[in-house]
Amino acid sequence: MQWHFIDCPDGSSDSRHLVVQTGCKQRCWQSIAAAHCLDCSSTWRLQLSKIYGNVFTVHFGPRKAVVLAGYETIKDALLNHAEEFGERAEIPIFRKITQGKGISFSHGELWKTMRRFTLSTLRDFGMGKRALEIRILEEVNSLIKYFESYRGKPFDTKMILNNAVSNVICSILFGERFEYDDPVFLTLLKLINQNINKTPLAPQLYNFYPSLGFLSGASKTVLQNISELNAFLQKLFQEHKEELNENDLTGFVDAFLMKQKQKPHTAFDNGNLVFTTLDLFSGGTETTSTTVRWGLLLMMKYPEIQRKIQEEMNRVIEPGELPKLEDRKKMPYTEAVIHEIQRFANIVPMGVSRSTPSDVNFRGYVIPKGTEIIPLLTTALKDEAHWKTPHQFNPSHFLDANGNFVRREAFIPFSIGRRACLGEGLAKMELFLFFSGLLRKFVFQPPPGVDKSDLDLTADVGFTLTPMPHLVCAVPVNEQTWH
Ligand code: HEM
Repeated sequence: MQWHFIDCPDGSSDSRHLVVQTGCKQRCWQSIAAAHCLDCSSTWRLQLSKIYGNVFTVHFGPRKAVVLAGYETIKDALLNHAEEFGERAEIPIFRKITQGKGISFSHGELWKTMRRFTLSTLRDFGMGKRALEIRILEEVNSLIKYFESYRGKPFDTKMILNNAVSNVICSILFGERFEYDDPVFLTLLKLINQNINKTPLAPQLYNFYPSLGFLSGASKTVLQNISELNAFLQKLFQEHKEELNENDLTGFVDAFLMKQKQKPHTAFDNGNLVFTTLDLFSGGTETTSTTVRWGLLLMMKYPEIQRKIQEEMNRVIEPGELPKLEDRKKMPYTEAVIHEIQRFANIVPMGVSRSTPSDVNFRGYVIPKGTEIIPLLTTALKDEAHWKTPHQFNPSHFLDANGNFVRREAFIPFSIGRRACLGEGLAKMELFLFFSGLLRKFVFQPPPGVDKSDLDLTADVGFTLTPMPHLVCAVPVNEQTWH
């Protein structure tokens, strides 16, 4: 096996700044892929693509994966060759946990059935509709009350934002939200977090070293955790099963259970209900709440941008009201900032690995059936051919000369193609309503004694790229300024 090292162009000796290629330690590869070093994020790609082109192979121990770099290449593969790159990679630890059930790590016909059902049920329960907007706004209001309780004093937003976003999923699943101190809600979140974050090895390690989880004994803990969570969810579902009424299905769980009843012995079984539910929690919670957290951090860093959003809202939103989805078209600047937050924060830098269901001939390369494919979304979101200042936070990437919002092709944080994010519509609703709702009520400032220049925009690497731990001060916006 060939090991290839490229020094970080800034000459830093910090391991997070190292740019290392093929089969190195997990930390190094993550750093490359995650573009951990903001200054060098595109440089490494340039260096590697200069040597290997935009399609190259990396070796993770005995495992080979093909990397796709740059927007044009990713688009060519995931859209123009949608079927050929349309499977999810087979990751042994996830197979062991999910038994191939659910959406995110399932395959073939089962995946198709679960994805189709979930999308249509999410639509029935309001994805993109007013009913869901009302539920999200209810959550935004609870969050505002929570933020107000700090009276402008510094606090950490991580847990409460996570809880608020989880609660939106809960209300889609069960038809109602939980109070933040409800013991059922707290137990559910504890069990979910223990699976997502608290396993002895981080999930991305399983991704790259699939067998390592088993060797280290970590899989035992993961499997224990999952069976505890499984039992808890089954109990919650059971309560719904007993209340099932065909004409009054209150949420996703009811709709799924009704299918179980109407179509026994099909894919609509308990296992698929549990893992589809968990896919909605795990896909839909940390991603969205992390993006909002990046947003608040960036607003503290760039108060002039924050002020422009608040001025825009003052112009188009009635005094005392929160922004609604219908206001979006009147808020091009806010829209541009939210898009730029997603582009800049780049929270899923490597996408989620795909695989080839059959041999593929792509751009002159023969890629065998079953090869893991890594679409490096970071190389599209920071592609120098598509963005004026790829490494700077610059909302004008999404504005024309007249200040109108403009869509950009290379904006693909939800990925593209067959297995693109299923929750994109919901996530966009949530990002707009949470972010603009919070900015309508508060000015976000660094804690006393911390200058905006001290705020660290370096990402912490986990399943997603998250902001480093930090505190925020949510200072209530003076009502007088709205008149
Ligand atoms: C800012 C928020 C979000 C981001 C950046 C994000 C990003 C992604 C990405 C990059 C993928 C991989 C797609 C691929 O393989 O091409 C994905 C898949 C997925 N996402 Fe999201 N996501 C977000 C929010 C959500 C929400 C709110 C939900 C659920 C309600 C969700 C559910 C899923 C599911 C189920 C998949 C697997 C799809 C499949 O395999 O068919 N995501 N997401």
